[in-house]
Amino acid sequence: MPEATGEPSETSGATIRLEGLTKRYPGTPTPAVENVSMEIRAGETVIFVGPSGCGKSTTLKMINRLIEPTSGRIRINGEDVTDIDPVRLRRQVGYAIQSSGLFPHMTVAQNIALVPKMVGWSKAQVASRVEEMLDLVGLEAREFAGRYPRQLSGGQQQRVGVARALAADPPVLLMDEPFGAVDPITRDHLQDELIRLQHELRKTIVFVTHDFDEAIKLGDRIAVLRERSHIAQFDSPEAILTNPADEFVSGFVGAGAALKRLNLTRVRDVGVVDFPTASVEEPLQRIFDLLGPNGTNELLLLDRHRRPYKWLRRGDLSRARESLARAGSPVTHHVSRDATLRDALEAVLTDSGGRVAVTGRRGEYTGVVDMKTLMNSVHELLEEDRMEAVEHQHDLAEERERQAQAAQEGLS
Ligand SMILES: Nc1ncnc2c1ncn2[C@@H]1O[C@H](COP(=O)(O)OP(=O)(O)OP(=O)(O)O)[C@@H](O)[C@H]1O
Repeated sequence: MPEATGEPSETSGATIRLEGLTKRYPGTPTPAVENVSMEIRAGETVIFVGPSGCGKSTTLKMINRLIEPTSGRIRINGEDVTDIDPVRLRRQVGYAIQSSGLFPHMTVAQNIALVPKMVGWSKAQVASRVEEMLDLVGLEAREFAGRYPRQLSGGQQQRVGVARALAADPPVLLMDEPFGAVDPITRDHLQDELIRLQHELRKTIVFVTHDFDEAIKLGDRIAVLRERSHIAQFDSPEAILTNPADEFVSGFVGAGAALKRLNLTRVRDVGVVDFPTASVEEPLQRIFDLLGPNGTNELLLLDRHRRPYKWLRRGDLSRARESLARAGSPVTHHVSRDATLRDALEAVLTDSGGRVAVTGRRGEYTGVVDMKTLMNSVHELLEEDRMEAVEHQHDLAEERERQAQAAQEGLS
């Protein structure tokens, strides 16, 4: 998951090692997954991407043994879990899937309480955990705890699915296309939420998707898989975008790598600048003064909760007279500090003033991002990537040369 500024919490995740994992389904001529080995570090988010049918889900489900491997081993924090009781294993490994997988005849609270109850938490512990989890995924407990899944929107169901997967505080979270079934806007929102959550929780997350943009947005590292889960490249999103290992990977990256790069940087990582503001609660006269000849040309009017409300220009005041009701232009777009630069660029391009307000967790104003800042950041990013790619190539060439020389010395 992309690094955030501020203090990231310590990892509560576990390392996962897959050693020569193979799955051969009965009655099929070729294995669905063949000899996959990889190490996933504690606290990192690894995304499996690849074409349909390449074995992503099968590989994921072998980690919690929903599917039993035909051969190979799985180690979690060094412990070989290939032969332990699968039920015990699944308590250590949260699992969230597409269309949430909630039990329809259970309420939201009962769904979330399932694993904590199973592992023997007390009633009081379970109840407070359910509230905590709902709060974590941004749902009001009083409103949602007693509802049934059918009484929730797709996005809300997905959130409950994530809350349920995290309820017993497992070090590992497996997610199989968890946002595949929701509309693009909700999906975007859920992705942002997951990034925020992961910044707090630092679990080890393995996430399957066939959407490369989603992989770039969420992954610390991406494993691009080809048929039978053979690893085509396993690297950071930046490295895959700027230095795809082969034609298969570049085909997967697709067109517009520079634009995709924008998905890798968040608003909080670029310069969010201050903008003159005033509150609707301030006396009208003070706002007039602020926009007066000795003041600023434009300010952002905030509502009672300090949320962006209107852009007010000096010229707008002639229409204001006794009230600001008809003056200025309402803020139609804002982005959170966790939004990607791509989202910010989209918002800035749609705004006639060429800037967008940035908001905190409760929608409160924290600053603005403008076109100039964005453009500078993008140029810098691409330049850095290019330099890194050149250095990487250089290192590879040197290594090859060293190897060739060593081979020759061995011969002579
Ligand atoms: N229960 C099963 N029995 C037989 N073959 C299966 C079974 N489940 C999956 N397969 C086959 O194994 C291969 C890998 O399937 P898997 O679901 O892991 O792929 P995937 O990469 O997750 O695909 P998608 O992106 O379409 O979900 C496919 O060829 C699939 O047809």
